Amino acid sequence: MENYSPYMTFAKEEWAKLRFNTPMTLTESEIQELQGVNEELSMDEVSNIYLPLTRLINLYITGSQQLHSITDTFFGKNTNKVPFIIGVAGSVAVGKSTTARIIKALLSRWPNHPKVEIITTDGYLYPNATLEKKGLMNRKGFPESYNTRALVDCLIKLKSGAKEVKVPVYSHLYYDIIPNYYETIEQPDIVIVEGINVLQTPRPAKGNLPSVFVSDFFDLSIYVDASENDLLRWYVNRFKKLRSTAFANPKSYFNRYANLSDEEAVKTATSIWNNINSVNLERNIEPTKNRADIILRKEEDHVITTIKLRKI
Ligand SMILES: Nc1ncnc2c1ncn2[C@@H]1O[C@H](COP(=O)(O)OP(=O)(O)OP(=O)(O)O)[C@@H](O)[C@H]1O
Ligand SMILES: CC(C)(CO)[C@@H](O)C(=O)NCCC(=O)O
Repeated sequence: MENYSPYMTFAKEEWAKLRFNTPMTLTESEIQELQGVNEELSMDEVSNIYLPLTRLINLYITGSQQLHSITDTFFGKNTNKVPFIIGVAGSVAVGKSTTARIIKALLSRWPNHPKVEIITTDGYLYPNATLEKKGLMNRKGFPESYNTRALVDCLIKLKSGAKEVKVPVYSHLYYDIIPNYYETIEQPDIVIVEGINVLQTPRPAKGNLPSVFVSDFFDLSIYVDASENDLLRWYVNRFKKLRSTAFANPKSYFNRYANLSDEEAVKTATSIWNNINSVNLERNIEPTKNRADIILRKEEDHVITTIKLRKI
């Protein structure tokens, strides 16, 4: 019997052919900008995977802008310009922020939507003081550790064409929200909302069905996927690197880890992974994968090997 799936699946070689005649060359300064995003990022990966991906996203955005102008014609007046919103989901350490930054750099090149902003849902974690009170310090990243209402309010403002929206900021150095500090977003053309929780649908409290989800505001959603073996290896490698960078800063919450030996670092990172991030992945993140419009499957070295695209 034929197997039905809501997705079309492309191997990376087939996907690379979907560039067609879009200029796929990058200027020297664009290459430099992308290398600044992540020094390990391969430029072949950018040309073969991310350029076709952003070509597709650009077509979607053009379609949405045309729909907007049709609505203006219908009303006989100009309505507020609202941003196209893209959600990027996936496990801790899968590369969501890197993916968001690559997409931002590439989408900014198109003349019809040069202003792209990124919102990280880390900023909507409750401050440590609140998490401690609620007994959630070992549940950072779980649905209950976020102020999802505040995130939804931010998305409502953006989709209402607000002139400016203030976004709270999380510091990985302090492992906490920065008190009384906000970044201001002013009428962008595109917003990329990146975080492990962006495709989650909260469990309703009895008799009180939630009316809006974060993903209701997305025009497009992407899930970055990888096997847990790869994720754990990337998490441990990042942890080992952080010993000589962020952890070495005396102000770092994890300064006590700066002098761990390789063996101790692997043990500590693996234990954090197993006790927190792996449980969260299995219970709360992975189950949201099939809600995404696009699934990017990565294998070793962050190479994207398969692209799944939801049939319209
Ligand atoms: N496309 C890529 N090519 C090479 N290395 C990558 C790529 N994407 C991510 N990495 C590496 O993988 C690790 C995790 O990436 P990143 O910080 O982007 O993940 P994340 O999903 O945003 O993580 P978190 O949820 O913990 O904030 C980093 O060490 C990063 O350098
Ligand atoms: C901030 C989150 C939740 C998500 O980015 C994550 O990076 C995190 O801190 N998880 C908690 C366990 C850990 O320290 O890895």
